[in-house]
Amino acid sequence: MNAHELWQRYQTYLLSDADTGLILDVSRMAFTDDFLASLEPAMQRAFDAMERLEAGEIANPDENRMVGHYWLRSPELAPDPAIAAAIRETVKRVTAFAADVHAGAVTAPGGRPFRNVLVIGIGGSALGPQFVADALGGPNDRMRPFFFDNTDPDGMDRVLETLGGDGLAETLAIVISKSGGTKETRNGMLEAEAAYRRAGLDFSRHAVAVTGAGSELDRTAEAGGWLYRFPMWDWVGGRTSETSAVGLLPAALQGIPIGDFLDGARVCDILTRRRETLRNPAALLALMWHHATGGSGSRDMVVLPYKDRLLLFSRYLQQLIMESIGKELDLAGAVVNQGLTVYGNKGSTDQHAYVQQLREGTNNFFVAFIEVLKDREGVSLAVEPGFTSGDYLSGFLQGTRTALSEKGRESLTITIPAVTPRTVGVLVALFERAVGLYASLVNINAYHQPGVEAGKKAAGSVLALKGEAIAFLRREGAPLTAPEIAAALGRPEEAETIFRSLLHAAANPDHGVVMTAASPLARSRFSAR
Ligand SMILES: O=P(O)(O)OC[C@H]1O[C@](O)(CO)[C@@H](O)[C@@H]1O
Repeated sequence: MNAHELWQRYQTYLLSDADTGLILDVSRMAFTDDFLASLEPAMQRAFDAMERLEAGEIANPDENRMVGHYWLRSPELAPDPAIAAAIRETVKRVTAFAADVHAGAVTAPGGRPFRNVLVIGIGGSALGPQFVADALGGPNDRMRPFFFDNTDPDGMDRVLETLGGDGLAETLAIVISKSGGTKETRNGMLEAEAAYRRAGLDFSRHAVAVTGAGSELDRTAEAGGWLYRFPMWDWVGGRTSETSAVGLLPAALQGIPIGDFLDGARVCDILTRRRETLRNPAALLALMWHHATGGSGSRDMVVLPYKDRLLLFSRYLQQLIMESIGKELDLAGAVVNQGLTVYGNKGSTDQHAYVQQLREGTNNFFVAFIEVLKDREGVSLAVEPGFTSGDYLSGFLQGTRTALSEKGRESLTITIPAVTPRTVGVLVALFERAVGLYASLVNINAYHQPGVEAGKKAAGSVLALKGEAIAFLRREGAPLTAPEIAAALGRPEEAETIFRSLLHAAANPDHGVVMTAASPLARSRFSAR
């Protein structure tokens, strides 16, 4: 296509919406009108399914659950008045609690104000809060946010060192887990508890839980007399929980106006309920994913926000999309191995990294550019006559879009006016809806995650075997190889697991395991004190 044709195509498909401030450009995706027409019946069925989901149908059949994240910003749509009341009540409690903390009505023992908030969670119980904290935070935050989002001891030490013992005295810890039984989060909680103890502090007087009623975490918080408990409901998925207490509580404590955030999500929901496909940005996104990947995940989506504040958006989207779309079976039980791989960082930084491959290497992707029109508060420096740094950022986005297009590499561009609580809410809701519609197009359940369980179960067996091997070594005394230990435990097939586990144990002082290295390494001997 020549420049004139591209300009025509740009205008034909450009979707802009004044309420949300969203502009979506799909002109650089090489779909045809026939493609849109061919998927229109399926898209209409997806809208039907979405309406049933919002009306409270069991849209997550494997787990026999409703899927209610859209109610979180429009409680009046909830199918049950009790649910609507619980949502409203929770927003009120979150707002009141944050206000009390800010006003010093809720303090640490001794009346010390809470100045920091340590969020302990993983996956959907961390990625949204981290994204929002980074996108909307700054030096004027009411409280400084910190995260334990892993069971990495050094990662937690780094956060604790940054906080310091005295900082911990002014730190509110929020433990977030929908299930209340996630091991990484449990470990983070125990590590935090121990750190508070070392600093002479009582964790329970600093701790708040966000979790399902009656969960292990809920019981721990109740028994421990923690400061506060906020609910998570089984009809909200972890990765779609950003507009529940999971996302709202950390944001409110940080000083982010959660009303604006919720409002952004709400107006985007209104927009993405439109049944006219070309006027619905979530439907268009879902169609573009289908077009680019043949409806089978054959290409990756590279998310490139040209804005530092949106750096974590790609990480957040990675879970939202890949945990939702990456499924072995479709709704009819057929093996489909669906997926949509998501990665990305930020532009123009990535232009100096992997964009080289995007332009000239394997054409196995499409790009989702995220553009922010507002450069900064106030006027910018002219870095050269007539041009600012922001002009460059904008120019690099356009340049990369053109350079990719010239080489037949597809892209779409989502534009927002500025990074604000409202537009961040818009972005979250936009992709939540796109995921739901796309899942319908490819006939999968977007709301369960059976694959994750396999790794968790396997990790449990690995730890049990490690414990057995170390106990055996302590009884045995003599240094043994992994196959010898495996044979002695009656598990000859587990030599590799035992070797790898003892290699780790020997690298740390915790278990008294000593390794006498051999060559080849796998013949090394282990003993334990
Ligand atoms: O909030 P929870 O129950 O601790 O779960 C954390 C995360 O773990 C997962 O279940 C995956 O293991 C995600 O879906 C979820 O967001």
